[in-house]
Formats: sequence, structure tokens, C-alpha cells
Amino acid sequence: MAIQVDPALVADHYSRRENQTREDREASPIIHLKKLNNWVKSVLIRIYAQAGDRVLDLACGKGGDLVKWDKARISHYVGVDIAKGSVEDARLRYEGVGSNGRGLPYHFSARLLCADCWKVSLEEPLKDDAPFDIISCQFALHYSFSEEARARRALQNVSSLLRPGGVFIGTIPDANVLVRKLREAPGLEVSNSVYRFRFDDRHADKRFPAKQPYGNTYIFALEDAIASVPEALIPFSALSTLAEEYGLTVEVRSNFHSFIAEHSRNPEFAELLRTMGVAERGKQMSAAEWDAAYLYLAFVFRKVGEAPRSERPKQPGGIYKPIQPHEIVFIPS
Ligand SMILES: C[S@@+](CC[C@H](N)C(=O)[O-])C[C@H]1O[C@@H](n2cnc3c(N)ncnc32)[C@H](O)[C@@H]1O
Repeated sequence: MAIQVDPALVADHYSRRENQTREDREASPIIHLKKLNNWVKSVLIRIYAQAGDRVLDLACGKGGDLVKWDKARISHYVGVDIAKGSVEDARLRYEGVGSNGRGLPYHFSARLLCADCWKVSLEEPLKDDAPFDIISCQFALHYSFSEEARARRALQNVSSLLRPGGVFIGTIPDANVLVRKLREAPGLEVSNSVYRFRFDDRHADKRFPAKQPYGNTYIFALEDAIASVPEALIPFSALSTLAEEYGLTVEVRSNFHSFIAEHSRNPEFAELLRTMGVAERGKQMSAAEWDAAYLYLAFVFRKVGEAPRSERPKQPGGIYKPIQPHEIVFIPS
């Protein structure tokens, strides 16, 4: 049977994921990979965010990047995710519950929405929050490549909500690496001890014509993180061509291996590697985790034109106010 990306199943998968304790996290077989992923996101945020920025986090999950945005001294944050359970977790995290004892409060105002970001227009629901200086979409944009209409909606949402001159930053699987590994494998499955991905028989010839960039699905599983979820290949050339149509020009495309090589030369980010526990004395990332990191790339698009940044508050940082459960906005698909 053909593998399909069903948004309801994706939402259900992420909603069900349990919050791990600190001990569980540290015992994870992919703990260094998780820390590395967080380091990549932190570096992107440190390079591109400026104090006072207004930020949209598409597919925000459980709000795992809230602290990173706080450190960047943004003034306003909007998180949107399709998984109701994750949005509720993000709400609690913003309130301080489960924040690992980090002192309250955050220094920015926030709103949370539950919506299918690749289906509904976010223009009207976010008209009072836009324009954003930065839009971030971490480890999620590939789900939109299940269908052309969804990929277009994703980029339409980004383009309409980003100010001219603003940036769209993110991380996605590196389709070139996935396809190369698939071609090197004897069958339709590729795995190591921490990840596994499998294409269905439609892709038995292992050819992915450039003119059919959508709906090339596979099942992906990552030890202790993703349990067999259908995903879609997101060929970067197709993404950047489509993005151009929406006034977004590619500025960075960097596989995690080269991203790490480039940015760990910067003393500030090298230090961050240590403080975030990616490079711990005596505890090395396993070869399997390093190989898994190679499956991803970081990107930056910039919206054409130039408009003044959103009005800066006199003091960077907005006004913190906890979000009540009934204040989460649900947008039906
Ligand atoms: C791997 S998680 C990443 C979460 C978060 N961005 C992070 O980096 O921690 C992928 C997220 O994408 C969300 N997602 C998938 N499809 C979506 C859609 N159509 N609209 C909104 N969110 C979606 C999932 O619910 C999940 O929270």
C-alpha cells in the first residue's frame, strides 16, 4: 500500500509523545543528536534574531525553542502546531511548568494556535501579530511536501506574514542524502542503530524525477523520538524554486555536517557546543548519531524587499502574561 502523510495521524503521533524527565532524556541513545539539533537551532536563532523581534514558530511542537527565543530577547512569539497535546505542552512550558527549574518569567508576550499550517491561511488569525521579523519552522516543513497545494500554502503563509527583508529559518531532512543512501542500499530500506527509513514499491526504481517533487513519501523512525511516521521528501531545489514564487530567496542551505564544521569555528558557538552538552568530555556522540545528523540540513530564506523592522519596544522584551487554556486559538481545517 502506498505510504501517505495523513495530517491527522501526524498530529496524533506528536500529541501522544510523552514529556520525558531529565533522567529519561539523559539516558536516551540519541541524547547527543538531540543536543546537536538544539545547538543548530540555537545557532540559527543567535545569528538571525535581534532583540525586540516578533517571531512566528510554525510547527512549534511542545515549545522546545522558547528558552532559545528568550535568550535572543525577542518581544513577541506566536507558536502554531497541528498537535493539540503539543500546543498544550507549549502553553505549560511558557507558564514555567516543566521548564527544568528555569526562573520565571519569559521576557516576551506570546500566543498559541492549534492549526494545520499547510492547509489553512494564517493571514487573518495572525493579522494583529504580523508582520513578523523572523519565521522559524524546525524539523517540520517536509510534511508539507506531501502535496503541491500544501507546500504552496506553507510558503504562502510564510510570505504573507513575514516583513520584506525578514528571514525564514528552519531545518528539514536533506533529500539528497536520503536518496543517495537509498540508492546505495540493496532494497528500499536504510537503517543504522538509531534511525530507519523505508520507501514503498512505487519507488522501486529509486528515481525521483525533478518534475514530480511532491508526494514522494517514506516511513521514518528515529530511536526514542519518532516512531514510524510517514514523511515526504523535500527536494531543496523544488523548495527554493517554489519559495522564489512567493518572494523568498534562498540565503543558506547547509547540511548539518557542513553547518557544524562552519559554525563550530566561531568561538561563541564552540563554547555553546560545550555548554549545551553536545561535546562533553569523555562522552562522545556515537557514529550512528553522527550519521543521523547527516540526514538533515539547515536553511535560511529572505523575503525580497526591505521594510523597517517592527516597532522596537524601548526595552527589548515584551510583556509576559501566561496563556490560559481557553486562550489557545483552534483553527478548523
Ligand atoms: C519533529 S517535531 C518538531 C517540533 C519543533 N519545531 C521542534 O523543533 O522541537 C514536528 C512538528 O511538526 C508538527 N506538524 C506536522 N505537520 C504539521 C502541520 N500540518 N501543521 C502544523 N504543525 C505540524 C508536529 O505536530 C510536530 O510538533
